[in-house]
Amino acid sequence: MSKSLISRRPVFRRGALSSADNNHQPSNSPLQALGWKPFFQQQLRLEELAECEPVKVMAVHRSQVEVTGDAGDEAILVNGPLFDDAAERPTVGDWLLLARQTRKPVRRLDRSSLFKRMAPGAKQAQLIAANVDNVLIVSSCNHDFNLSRVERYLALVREAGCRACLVLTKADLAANHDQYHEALKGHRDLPVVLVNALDTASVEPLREYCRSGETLALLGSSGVGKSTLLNSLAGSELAATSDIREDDSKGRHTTRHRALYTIPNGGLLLDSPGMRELGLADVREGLAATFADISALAEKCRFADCAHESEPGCAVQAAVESGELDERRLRNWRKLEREVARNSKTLAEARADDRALGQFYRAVQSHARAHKKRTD
Ligand SMILES: Nc1nc2c(ncn2[C@@H]2O[C@H](COP(=O)(O)OP(=O)(O)OP(=O)(O)O)[C@@H](O)[C@H]2O)c(=O)[nH]1
Ligand SMILES: [Zn+2]
Repeated sequence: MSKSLISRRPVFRRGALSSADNNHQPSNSPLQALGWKPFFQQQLRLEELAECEPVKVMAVHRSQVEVTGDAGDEAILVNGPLFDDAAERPTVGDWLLLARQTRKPVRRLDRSSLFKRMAPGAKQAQLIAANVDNVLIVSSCNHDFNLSRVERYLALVREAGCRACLVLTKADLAANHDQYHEALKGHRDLPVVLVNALDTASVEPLREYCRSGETLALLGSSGVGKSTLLNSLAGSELAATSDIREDDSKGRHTTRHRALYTIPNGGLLLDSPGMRELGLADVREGLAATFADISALAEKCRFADCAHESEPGCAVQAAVESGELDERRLRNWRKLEREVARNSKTLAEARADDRALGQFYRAVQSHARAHKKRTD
């Protein structure tokens, strides 16, 4: 398990905005710097405009969330019936509407994107982060470069609903860049940027992914250069961040990671442990989008339930034979499909268990009521 992007070389300040961000130009308001966009504004009803204000969730704890908004930082309780359903609970990056007077959450706004994760052995998908705009999928130009891994990340990013860019680091150490472009030619809609992450000028093309008001996340294996990349993007204006130390119920100090940071002169960076442990929880659509070429071929197979193994009239196998489709890509698609099917099954079982338990409780309650009536 890799550590935080930030822990080793602490350069980022957390969400609280510097005074430089806090000027009065409407295009650079504190809320906009936090990612407030027309998509969220449009969700506000007229009466809410007068009585509520939006705040952004910067960190999530058991029954509280840390939020930032026009009124600054505050901690909000989120344990009411509004948030009983686990899927409704706010996650990092969410926008909540607070009642101005009581400071109580009124509702959560719809998300522009959502990362969730199927933890090993868990029955329910865990929410990782919402409203991330851009994801840099980071790989290096060496043995770490692995197209199947890139496709796995792509499926996750597309399912979440974010914009992706593939960053190939250590370009300065690679003799031949053509092989990477060649390997990626099937992914025409994926921007690819080769960089020397140590060189500020070289990472300049990535700025468009971390402008003020945009939230950025990075995915990639350990050692590919994610921290180096961020340091170069942050430039010289580095400020130290620290983990939060807080007293738990037993009066001990515990250390927690914050999840959203401000990139100096840029947008927000999401760095949560969950992002580094992403699995394929229910990513059917993301997978279909990433392998749209195979889905299109499959529609041309003679049999609707073709497994693309050795069936006659299989357009997928025909494409492999003609060289149109890379066999590795087909193998990876199969593997990811199986993984998704397994995860979806676990989710479906968990939902069925919940339903059965609910039925059991209701039966017990009605039995108890009937019994009480008899004895009254
Ligand atoms: N020459 C060269 N070295 C690089 C480049 N990017 C990263 N490095 C080096 O590679 C090593 C690992 O980089 P990190 O930025 O720590 O990698 P990381 O992805 O953050 O790793 P984790 O924190 O383990 O997830 C460091 O020694 C960097 O200096 C690059 O583009 N060119
Ligand atoms: Zn087929």
